[in-house]
Amino acid sequence: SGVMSRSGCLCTYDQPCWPSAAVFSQLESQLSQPLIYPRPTASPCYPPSHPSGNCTDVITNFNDGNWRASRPGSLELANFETYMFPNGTIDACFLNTTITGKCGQGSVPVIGVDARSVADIQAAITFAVEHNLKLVVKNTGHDFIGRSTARGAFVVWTHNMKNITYDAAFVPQGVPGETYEAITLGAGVQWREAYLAANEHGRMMVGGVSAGASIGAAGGWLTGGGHSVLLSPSYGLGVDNALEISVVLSTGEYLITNEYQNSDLFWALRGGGGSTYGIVTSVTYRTYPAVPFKVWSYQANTTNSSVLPELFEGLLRYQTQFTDEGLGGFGGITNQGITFLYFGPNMTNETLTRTTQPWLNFVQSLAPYGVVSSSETYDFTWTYVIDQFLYNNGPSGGGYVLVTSRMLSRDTLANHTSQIAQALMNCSASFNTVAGGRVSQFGADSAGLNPAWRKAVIEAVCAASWDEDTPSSGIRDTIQQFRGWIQAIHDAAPNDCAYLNEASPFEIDWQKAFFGAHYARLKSIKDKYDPYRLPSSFSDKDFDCLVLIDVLHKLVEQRGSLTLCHHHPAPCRRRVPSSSLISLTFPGLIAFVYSYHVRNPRPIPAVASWCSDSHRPRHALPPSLGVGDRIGEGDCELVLDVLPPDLAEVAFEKMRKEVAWNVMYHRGGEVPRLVAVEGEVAADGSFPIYRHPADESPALRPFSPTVSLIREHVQQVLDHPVNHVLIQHYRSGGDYISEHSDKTIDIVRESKVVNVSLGAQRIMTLRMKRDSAPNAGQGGVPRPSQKIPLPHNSMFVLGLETNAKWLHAINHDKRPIQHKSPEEQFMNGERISLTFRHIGTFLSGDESRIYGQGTKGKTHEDARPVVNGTEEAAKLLEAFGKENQQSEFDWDAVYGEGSDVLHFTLRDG
Ligand SMILES: O=C(O)CCC(=O)C(=O)O
Ligand SMILES: [Fe+2]
Repeated sequence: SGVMSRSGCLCTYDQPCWPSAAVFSQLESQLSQPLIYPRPTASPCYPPSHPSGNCTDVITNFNDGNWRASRPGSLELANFETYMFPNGTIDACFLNTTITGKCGQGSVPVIGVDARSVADIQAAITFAVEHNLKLVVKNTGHDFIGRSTARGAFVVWTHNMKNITYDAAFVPQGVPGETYEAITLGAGVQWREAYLAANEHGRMMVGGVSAGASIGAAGGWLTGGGHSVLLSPSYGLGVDNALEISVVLSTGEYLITNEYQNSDLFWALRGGGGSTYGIVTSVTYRTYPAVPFKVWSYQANTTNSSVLPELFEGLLRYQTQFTDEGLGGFGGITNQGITFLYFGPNMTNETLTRTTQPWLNFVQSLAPYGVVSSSETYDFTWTYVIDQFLYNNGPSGGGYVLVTSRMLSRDTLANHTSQIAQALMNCSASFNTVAGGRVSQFGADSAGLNPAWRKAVIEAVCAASWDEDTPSSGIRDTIQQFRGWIQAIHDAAPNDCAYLNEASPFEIDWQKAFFGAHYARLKSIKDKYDPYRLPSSFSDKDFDCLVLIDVLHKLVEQRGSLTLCHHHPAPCRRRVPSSSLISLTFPGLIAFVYSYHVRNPRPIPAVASWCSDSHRPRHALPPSLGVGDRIGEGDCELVLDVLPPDLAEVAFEKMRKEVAWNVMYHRGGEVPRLVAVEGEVAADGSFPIYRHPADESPALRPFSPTVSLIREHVQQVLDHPVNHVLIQHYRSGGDYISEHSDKTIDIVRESKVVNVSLGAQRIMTLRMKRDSAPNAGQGGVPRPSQKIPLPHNSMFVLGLETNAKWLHAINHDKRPIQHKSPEEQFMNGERISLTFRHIGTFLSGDESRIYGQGTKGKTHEDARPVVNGTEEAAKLLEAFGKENQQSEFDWDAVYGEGSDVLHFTLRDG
C-alpha cells in the first residue's frame, strides 16, 4: 500500500513498525553526516557511581540556555525532556541523580538526522514518510509547547545549518526589479549569530533576545510570528520582515516561497504554525540601518498594596501610547510594584519626553499613597544594546516551567483594564511590549498570523514552575492552579489571542487563540502542501496521525495522554532583586528586568528607595552593585584599593612565581582554575585546616612573601585576624567557580570571609537560596540575584549571614575579548583571587591529630586522631550538602558536635 493510504498512528521506537538498524543505515548512506542518537541533558552524569561523561560540564551549564540550544537531546525547558505516563509515572533523566538513580530517555527522540543541507532534509523527511515515523523538527529547542520533541520520535536537527549570506541587493526569486538589503539565514542560525553578521554591515534585524539570543532565527520563531522586544513596535514582527522562505515539504519537494511564488504557503508559514507545512531550510529577512537607541528603565514600588491595582492599571493604559511612539521592551509586576525596560530606536529626546511624561505625572500623583518611583534614560548604540543580551550569562534554561500568553488588545487595555489587571496580578505576570505601533499598521490578512495580533499592544505572560523532584501529583496541582490563571485571563480578554510560541497546551479555545479567523484558510493550505497528512482534519482524534508534527498534534498528545510534564523554561530564568537594586547600571538592569520575564509568581522583598548613582560614569559598563550598596543580607562589602599601588602593581606577577599552584580534582574532573592553600603554621607545626567537599585539597604551605604582605593589609581593614588563604588563579574567562556556599564548620563563627581580587575584573554573582525566597516551596521560585564586579585590587567581604542565605559564584565569561571592558581585559583576562578566612580548626604537624571548633576535641589538649572515610565522612558530606541548600541552617545541631574527618575517602598508605 502506498503512503497515501496509511492510517492509524505514527510509528514510535517501541513498536514493531520501527525500522531496523539496517534500514536506518540505508538512510545514513544518503546523508552528509552520521545519524545522531540524542540523549537527555543530564545523561553524562549516569550511572551515578561512574559517570559516563563530563558531569561537571552538565552541572555547570545546566541552566545556560545557549549551551542547551547546541545539544540535540536538550530542550530549553527541562520538563520537555521528561515524559509522564497516564498513571503519573515519570520517565526522565534528572540532574539530581538520586531521584531515580537512572537516566530515562523521557521525551527525547531516540534517533535523528544532523541536517546540513536541503538534501539531508529531503532524505530525512522522505524516510519518515515512508516509514510513517513520528517526526519532530528541532532547531534550538526553545519551544514552550514542546513541539521540538516527542517520545520515541525521529528528529530532524537543523542546528548546524549555519549559512549566513548578506546581500546588499537581494531580489526575491521571480521578482526582477525589487531589491532589498537583506540577509539569508540557514535554518540553524541563531539570533546572536544573525545580529553579529548584520552588525558587520551596520545593519540591525528584527529578532529575539532570550537566552543569550540563542533562539533560532529561521525556524519556529518565525512560523509562530516572531516578536522582538527591541524593534517590533517600530519595525513589525518577524513575519512582517521575511522576504523569502525556503521549505522542504513532506513530499520531499523543495520550494522557494515569497510574495510572488507559492505565495499561499509563504503566507501560511508567516505565523500559521511551526513545522506544520514542511521543514523550513532558510529565511531571507530585511535588514535596517543600525540606529541609536533611547533606553528607558523604570521602577515603581510601594508597600501600600491598596494602591497597586491603580498603579498597574495605569501602566496597562499607557502601553498603547508607548508602542505607537515606537517603544518596545519588557517588564514585570509583583506584589510590591512594577518594573520595566524600554527601547526606543532612533527616538529623539522630545519624543521620549512627550511619550513618558504623562506616565511619570500619573505615578507622581500616587506618591502621596506611598509609591516610590525611579526613572532613568540612556543613549546607546545598537551594538551596545545587543551586547547586553548576547553576553548576559545568567541562568536562562533548564527549568520546569509552563507559560501562557495573551496578546492584550487596545480595547482590552482601554476598556477592560481592571479585570485584566486583576487576572495578571494574581499570577505576577510579566509583559512584553512587542505589538502596537508598526505591528498594527500591517493588514490583518497580510500574513497567516492570527489577525488579532494587529489589534494587540502587549503580550502578557504568566508562568508556573516546579522543581525537578516534584512528584506528578505536585505537577498536576501546579497545572491546576495554572489553568485557573488561564481561565481568568481568557475571561478578561476573550477576543484576544495567544502568542503561539509562548503558550501552553492548555489555552482555552485554542483554534481561536492561536489562529483566529485564519484557521480555515491555514487548514486548506496545510492540506494542499502536506498531502500525506491523513486524514486531513484538525479534529483532536486525528491529530496524532500527522506526518509533520504541529502544534495541534502536540496539544492532543499532551491533553490526551496526560504528558503534562511537557512544558517549558523561561527564556531567561528570573532573577528578582531583593534590595537596593536601583543603583544598577544598564547591563545590570537588563539582567534584572529581564529576569522578571516569564516566571513564577512570588512576592519580592521590599525594595529600598532609588538611590542616585551619580558618582559612576553614565555609560561605563561596570558595577551592578558595588561600593556603598546593600549586598546580600547587608553584611557584605566591596572595598576598593585595598593594597597600596606599588604592591598591587607587582603582586600578580610575584604570586605567579611564589605560589605553589596545583590542579585540584572534584568528582573526577579538574576544577576549572589553579589553586593553592597557605596558612599560619604554629611553632609546633600545627596549622589551620579548612574542610570542604573536594576530592583532594592541595597541602597547606606557610604564607609566601607577597601573600603575607596582602594578608597584613586585609587584617588592617577587617576587625579580626585571618590565618588561612585559598588562592585561585582564573587563567581566562573560561575558568570559574560554580555556585556554592562556603562551608562554615571550620570558620570561626561571626568572622568574615574575604576575597581579594588581582588582575582581570570578574563578576561575583550572588543568588538567593531557594528556601530563603518568600513563597518558597511553590516550585521553581524566582530567586533574587545580584552581580558584583570585582575590580583589580579590590576586596569583597562576604558576611556569614549572606553566605547562609545566598549562593555565590564566579561564572565563566565566554565573551570574545573585544567585547570586554578594559577592566575585564586587564592582565590578558587572568585573575588571581585570595580567599582569606579565620579558621578555628587545626591539624597537628604530622596530620595525625585534629582539634578545634569543627572537631570533637575542642582544644589543643583534646586533639584526637583524624578519621578518613567511614560513616563519619559520609555524615560530614551530607552536612555540607545541607549547608549548600538550607538558609536556616542550624549550625549547632549539624556542626556543633564536630567531626574529626580529614579525608573523605579511605586512601592507600
Ligand atoms: O574567586 C573568588 O573571588 C571566589 C572564591 C570562592 O568563592 C571560594 O573559593 O570559596
Ligand atoms: Fe566561596
